[in-house]
Amino acid sequence: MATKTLDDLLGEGVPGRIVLVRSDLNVPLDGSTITDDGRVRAALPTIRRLAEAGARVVVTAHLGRPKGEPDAKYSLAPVAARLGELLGADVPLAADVTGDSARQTVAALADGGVALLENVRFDPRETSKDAGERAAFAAELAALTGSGGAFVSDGFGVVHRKQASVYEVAETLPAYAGGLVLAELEVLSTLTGEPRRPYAVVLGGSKVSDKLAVIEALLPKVDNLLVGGGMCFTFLAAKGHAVGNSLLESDMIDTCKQLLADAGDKLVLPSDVVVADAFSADAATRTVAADAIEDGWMGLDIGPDSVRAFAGALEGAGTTFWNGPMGVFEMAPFAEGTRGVAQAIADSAAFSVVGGGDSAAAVRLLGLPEDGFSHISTGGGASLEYLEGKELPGVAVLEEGVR
Ligand SMILES: Nc1ncnc2c1ncn2[C@@H]1O[C@H](COP(=O)(O)OP(=O)(O)O)[C@@H](O)[C@H]1O
Ligand SMILES: O=C(OP(=O)(O)O)[C@H](O)COP(=O)(O)O
Repeated sequence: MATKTLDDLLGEGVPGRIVLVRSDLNVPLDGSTITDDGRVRAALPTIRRLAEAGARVVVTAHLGRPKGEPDAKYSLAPVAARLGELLGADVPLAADVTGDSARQTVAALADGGVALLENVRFDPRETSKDAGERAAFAAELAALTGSGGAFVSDGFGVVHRKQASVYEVAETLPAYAGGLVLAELEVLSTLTGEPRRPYAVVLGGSKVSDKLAVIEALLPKVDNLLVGGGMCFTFLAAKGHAVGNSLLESDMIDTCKQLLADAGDKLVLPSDVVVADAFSADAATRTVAADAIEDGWMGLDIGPDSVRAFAGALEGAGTTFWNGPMGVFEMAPFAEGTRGVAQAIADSAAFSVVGGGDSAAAVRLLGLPEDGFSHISTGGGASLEYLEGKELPGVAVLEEGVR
């Protein structure tokens, strides 16, 4: 089924029209400082093309996982400022999502102007499990565009989320796929056909329950699955090891036991880990065997033996997909696992894709060569679900005939 694209919308003509763009601007922050603006940069081409064509561009996005109410910690203010710097024009930030401030901000836009709505997850209806609530919120978002409005879905990192600003809004307004979503899907599609073998997948990060669910579907497709980061401790617990204060999803232990049994040698866990007595850059640290984590200690990185083993598997890979840092790379004592694994991927001749906000940020923040990777994707969970063969709701809803 055909999907209308940004080019189609530009062909129809946009001057004076209000176009709602869903971007993924979920950037890593240190206080109010953006530590990596990769997602803002990736969102620019679509926003710029619309603005240059004379549209009034209203960008909607989330930041982090606030609890469905305004929370200054998750304000998009730093993102509006950065977007303005990169565009070379002021980007006003509405103080709410669909309220008076949003309406006034949109009304004040001139042709070619760009505005940002406040964090869309400040409204509980964005992520509600109730489709009716999401539809009501999407209708409010759509109403901001008046007559002649359109929606461009460009937030690849969120197309796996059935959320109001991604899904229901595309059912409400004439909807178009943005350039970033199309480009990401094109690269990822090369991994789903006949990937060059061996095909290695490296998983880490902290969104453990989300990503454990993906492993079952990925196992039959890959030759090696290397698991580090916050993910590995539920597996270590499933093997009967103590994990101290490490990240643990206790209700997934049985799932992990089953996965270990099914996976055999394919699934590789770290043999050693860097543990700390606190979640802090100046905590006391030790490197211990993965089956010897003591009470009161938490695993915050994979150890050097594990890096060597993972690197060995990655060296000869034909295709590599990596999502999720191997440790808390934002703190120097826990960055070496991520650095070592990323370097091994960059050094190998494999077709390599790294996906995820933090994984892509890690590549840049740790100073690794970006050209060592065939593709750096803005979406981690979205890429994984695509590779798993799952339908991405935010993409499916754009297909004509679905609406
Ligand atoms: N052992 C660990 N314990 C706690 N957090 C971890 C651990 N390893 C990695 N992390 C954290 O995981 C976060 C990234 O996870 P995630 O969002 O799943 O990755 P991505 O954004 O690349 O998809 C990073 O902020 C990193 O500090
Ligand atoms: O950071 C994101 O995903 P990722 O960590 O899987 O790359 C996206 O912005 C989606 O965020 P969410 O996982 O809170 O829905």
